[in-house]
Amino acid sequence: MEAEEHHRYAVVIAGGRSTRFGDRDKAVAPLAGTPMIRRVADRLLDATDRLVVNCRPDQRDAIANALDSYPNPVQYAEDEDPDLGPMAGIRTGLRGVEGWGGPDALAFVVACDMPFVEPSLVEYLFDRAADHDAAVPRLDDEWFQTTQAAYRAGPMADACDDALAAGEGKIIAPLFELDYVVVEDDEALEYADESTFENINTEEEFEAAERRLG
Ligand SMILES: Nc1nc2c(ncn2[C@@H]2O[C@H](COP(=O)(O)OP(=O)(O)OP(=O)(O)O)[C@@H](O)[C@H]2O)c(=O)[nH]1
Repeated sequence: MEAEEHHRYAVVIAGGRSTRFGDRDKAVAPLAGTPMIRRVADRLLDATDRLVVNCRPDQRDAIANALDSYPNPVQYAEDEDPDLGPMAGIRTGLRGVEGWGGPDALAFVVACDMPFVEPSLVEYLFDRAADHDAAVPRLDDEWFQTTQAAYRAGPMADACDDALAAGEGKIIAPLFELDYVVVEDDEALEYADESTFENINTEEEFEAAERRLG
């Protein structure tokens, strides 16, 4: 196996329009003084060693500014076709990983609006994904947390392409083509508290998170 494959990649997906948030891009909104995407990236600093950011071309300068001097190497995987949803963002981010580290590279994917993502859970999901294509938390026996999960870059990107080509909107659809491990919430919560899965959609949620951080 090539040494490249031993890198632990992070993918932060940020190509959404933040419509519930209001006029600004939540990815770069300063959360208690630090852009939200930078908070997410900083949480990943020790558990990963390379970062791929998925966003639209028009977001890139502001995001690059937010990630200025990030200690790990950063690459951008821009959406050619914007607004295809989070699954397309995962696909495009993982193609970026594939281009950097090959199809077998493992990546932890997280949404840009999850500022409390827990590094211990990141490490655990990498471990669980080791001999598989993916390790995905499932909450309440029902909800797959596909935007906080570990994936093998090539197989998951291919599965997302297939699902998108089939017009499959459900973000879990690609999983069913893969050898994936489910991490139930009681198992995940041995490594993290529930805030790891919290995502910030509205100004109210943002302000509540600021109060907790402040
Ligand atoms: N690349 C890409 N990423 C997306 C897209 N839609 C959502 N995302 C990302 O997926 C994650 C979860 O999406 P949401 O919480 O719905 O974020 P959002 O779409 O910006 O917000 P709303 O417009 O309020 O739904 C976030 O990290 C978004 O940036 C998209 O069309 N393309």
